[in-house]
Amino acid sequence: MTMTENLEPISSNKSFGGWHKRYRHRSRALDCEMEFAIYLPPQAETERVPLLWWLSGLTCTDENFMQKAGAHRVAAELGIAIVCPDTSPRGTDLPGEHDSYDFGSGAGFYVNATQEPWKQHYRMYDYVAEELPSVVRQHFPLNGREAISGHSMGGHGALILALRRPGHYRSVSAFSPIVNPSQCPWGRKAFREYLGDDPGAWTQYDACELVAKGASSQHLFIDQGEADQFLEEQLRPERLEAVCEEQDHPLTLRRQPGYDHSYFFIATFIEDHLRYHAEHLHKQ
Ligand SMILES: N[C@@H](CCC(=O)N[C@@H](CSC=O)C(=O)NCC(=O)O)C(=O)O
Repeated sequence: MTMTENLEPISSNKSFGGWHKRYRHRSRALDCEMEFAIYLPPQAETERVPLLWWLSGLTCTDENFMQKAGAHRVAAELGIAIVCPDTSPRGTDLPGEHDSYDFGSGAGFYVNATQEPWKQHYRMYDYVAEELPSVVRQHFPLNGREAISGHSMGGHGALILALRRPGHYRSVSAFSPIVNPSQCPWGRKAFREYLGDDPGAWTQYDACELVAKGASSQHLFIDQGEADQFLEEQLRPERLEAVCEEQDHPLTLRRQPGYDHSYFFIATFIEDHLRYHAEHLHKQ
């Protein structure tokens, strides 16, 4: 039996003929109250529309992308809904949870934690793969076709979800993703705390490792700014490029001169990503 989930409306704003709406709900996967945002294009008034998942990066909520990326105009033209989940459980106040920008609140890393005290709440993989999709399917006019994208930690989330769920998303793209979290400071810090000391448990959440294992043949479309302040220490797209070449895995990696890690970069190229996803989402 499927239970209908209750959604508490937070806000609603008309945007480019469609609607940007925010909701609160009780998450069973995360055992806390969560907020999320959806953009419904004008076409959703009369028909079921396809859905793009957007996963945000460290320190973000559901609001950063919706307010800064400038995605609504093109999503309205293309008839695509966009859902932005939050980036971690909220309101839990676990010890140390709010002490740093790259771990705990705002930094769920899209994994299911196995370690205390995180494992009761930090199950963002299940939340984004299963629970929130079931909630939005119940409440909004969606046609079942889905794509996924994200930025930085959210780019990592988009890549691992697509690689682990072959055939589920019609397309995947990412901006400045953390492609090899097991081997960079952000990822190692988070994975050690959430998943324990054994790096063997980390590989299921690492895009480079998943491609190396031949997890899926999904084409990966990535934009990376060459002036990104996190490029050398955290992001290292050349590692994904190398493993994709070894495995003959389809990858389009665009290096964009002069662009940094910010939402100015995302806003510049989001139209390309939306049109790429629309091609796959509208294909018969
Ligand atoms: N120290 C900075 C780092 C935070 C930051 O740059 N966050 C990015 C994502 S980084 C990888 O996941 C971001 O999207 N920030 C939100 C925004 O609206 O720009 C800090 O604490 O600011």
